[in-house]
Amino acid sequence: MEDESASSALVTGCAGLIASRTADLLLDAGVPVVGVDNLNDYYDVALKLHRLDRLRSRKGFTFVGIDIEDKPAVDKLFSEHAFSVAYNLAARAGVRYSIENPHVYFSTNVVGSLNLLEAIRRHGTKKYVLASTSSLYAGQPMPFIETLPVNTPLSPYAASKKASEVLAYTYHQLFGIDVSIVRYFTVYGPAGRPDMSVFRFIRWIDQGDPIQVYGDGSQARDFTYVDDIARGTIDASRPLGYEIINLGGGNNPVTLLELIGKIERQLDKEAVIQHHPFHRADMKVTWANIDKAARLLEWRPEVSLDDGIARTVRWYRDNLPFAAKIKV
Ligand SMILES: Cc1cn([C@H]2C[C@H](O)[C@@H](COP(=O)(O)OP(=O)(O)O[C@H]3O[C@H](CO)[C@@H](O)[C@H](O)[C@H]3O)O2)c(=O)[nH]c1=O
Repeated sequence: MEDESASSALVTGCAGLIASRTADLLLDAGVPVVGVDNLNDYYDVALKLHRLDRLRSRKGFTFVGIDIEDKPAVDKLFSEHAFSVAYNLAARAGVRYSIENPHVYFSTNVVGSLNLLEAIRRHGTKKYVLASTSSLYAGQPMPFIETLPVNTPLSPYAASKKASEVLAYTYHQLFGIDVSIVRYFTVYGPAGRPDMSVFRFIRWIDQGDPIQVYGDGSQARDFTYVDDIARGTIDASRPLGYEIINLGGGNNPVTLLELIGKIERQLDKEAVIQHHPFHRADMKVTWANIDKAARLLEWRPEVSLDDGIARTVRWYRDNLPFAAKIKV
């Protein structure tokens, strides 16, 4: 049945933060999207369904509820649709949880990616876009540039992403698949991940609960707004050969304490902070060099952290009481 969807895009992890926005922007551009998600319960499924319900109401969107770890299901998916591009944004993505349960990171991020690459080569899909992470740059000098060696990951999560990157390289070399790997830098935004700092801090400050901070709060991130990331991910679907491209804020990194201050101002409430030991899988600072994204994709982030936090807080408020009930 490789006909009607010859120009459709596959987006894995479509109920996730980044993939759901990527699917949205593709649909806005008139590209039919086949979205795949296994709706696992790593974090509150209600939030995934919230994102998915919105997508399912859109023309041109087809949902397929499978797991990329399920090879027969992936094969069936590719025999029923012809994709012009496969965006592999499905992942186990929590840095700290990967120490507790490392196996699922390798089964999803590596074996799942392998299943996709095999299907891609057998069905002649031209383009593969893989989501990767700034967590790979642990121990490297900043700002992080794509040419740095990334052989010292601090978490099983980062190690699994390195494995999925090099696997994509192998498939590019062996089978000529055109690959773009986008390394994201701490992505936040409306309906963001409840295992991450921005969602949790908004929630805790709004409810007057103490914020749980690992370390002294001086660690810093090059936070990037989800719409910028989704746009850059789609920009990266052009033919490039094999390229790794940072998508990050590209500005001076912002400390957690500064982030907390921004959220306090938006909510007009004061945070109560409880400190815990710094987590050993965490990086102290991330900061992207984004020259390559500008050069190859003409991409630059457009949403400042202040604006992005304002939009995220607005989403939180507009979606109460639902947003207050999401498990964090
Ligand atoms: C959730 C949480 C986090 N933190 C700290 C831990 C980190 O030092 C810092 C930022 O944490 P997060 O917002 O979870 O983001 P980070 O660990 O950088 O990881 C994110 O960014 C990575 C890089 O893009 C992604 O690959 C990961 O999937 C994503 O989870 O905040 C706290 O102090 N308290 C918290 O409750």
